[in-house]
Amino acid sequence: MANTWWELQILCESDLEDSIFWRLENSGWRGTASQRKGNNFCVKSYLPQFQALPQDLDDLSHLLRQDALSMGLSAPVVQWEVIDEEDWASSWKQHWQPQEIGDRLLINPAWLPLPENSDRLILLLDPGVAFGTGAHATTQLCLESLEMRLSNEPQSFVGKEKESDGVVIADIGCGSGILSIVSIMLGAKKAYAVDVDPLAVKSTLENCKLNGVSPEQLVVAEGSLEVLTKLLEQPVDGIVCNILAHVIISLVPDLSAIAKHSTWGIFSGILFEQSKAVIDTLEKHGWIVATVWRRNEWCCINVRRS
Ligand SMILES: C[S@@+](CC[C@H](N)C(=O)[O-])C[C@H]1O[C@@H](n2cnc3c(N)ncnc32)[C@H](O)[C@@H]1O
Repeated sequence: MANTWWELQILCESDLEDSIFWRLENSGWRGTASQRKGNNFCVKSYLPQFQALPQDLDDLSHLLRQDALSMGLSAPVVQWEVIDEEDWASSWKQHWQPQEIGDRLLINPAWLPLPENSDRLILLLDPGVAFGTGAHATTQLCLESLEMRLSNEPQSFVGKEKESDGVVIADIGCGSGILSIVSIMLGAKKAYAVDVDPLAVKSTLENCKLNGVSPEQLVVAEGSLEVLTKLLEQPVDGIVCNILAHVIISLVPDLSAIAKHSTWGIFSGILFEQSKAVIDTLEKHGWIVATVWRRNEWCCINVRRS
């Protein structure tokens, strides 16, 4: 674990927010959250100090300015400083508020009181350094898709082993575990989650405990599709995968190994301009595209096997 972190602060027009999230994710920044400041947004994000030199931050800042100018927006104001580990945890938490998603979900930061009189399913979340607060459009699109896919499942089986039928989910790139845990809350019988980042595995385990999800209900491991394939006893009913387009494209050929004729899939983290390449790859490998949902410049592709 790093002892000191870069704290990046970007003041931008709202239309630039998504492309900033995308750049930060591509460069390994964590805990990204944004807050409205008048007509603008303030995006904050964190990176262990040893992972970047000041020159790298200059380069990132330059790219963000170029993005803004190419979109006809004013250049963002980018600042950074080094902060201690203790300050890091409390710093970004100030910017993250409860959020309603779809028709049935409410994501509540674990350190805030529960809302009174909410009839929504409440997910308590402390993503730590992992991606997945529910604040990003790509996560929201997956959550809304899961709500649709699992709408016929009896719920909620959190903390209880579901006896017989009920769907089994694979979550590739689980981050904070948000999609797997919500799947269980929406009535899935079991979820298998993997992530190449060991901090994501840790965060998923912690969020399972926060929400009373048992290790039998959510199996999490460090790695990617090959690890998941070995963990599974049989093909899954649903696959969720919120990673970037080029990673999804590389995973698709091997997804058949964990799918059966009725399996559905939710693929997100895809910029709209990259959606055709992902759709072409999915179709080439036997998936039928049911819907493409778009939010800002991101899209989420819902597919089925037959
Ligand atoms: C955009 S985050 C999604 C987190 C969470 N599932 C959500 O929807 O908010 C993508 C995650 O995928 C992980 N990841 C990136 N490449 C991967 C790969 N090839 N296999 C598995 N996980 C990967 C990253 O470490 C990161 O935690």
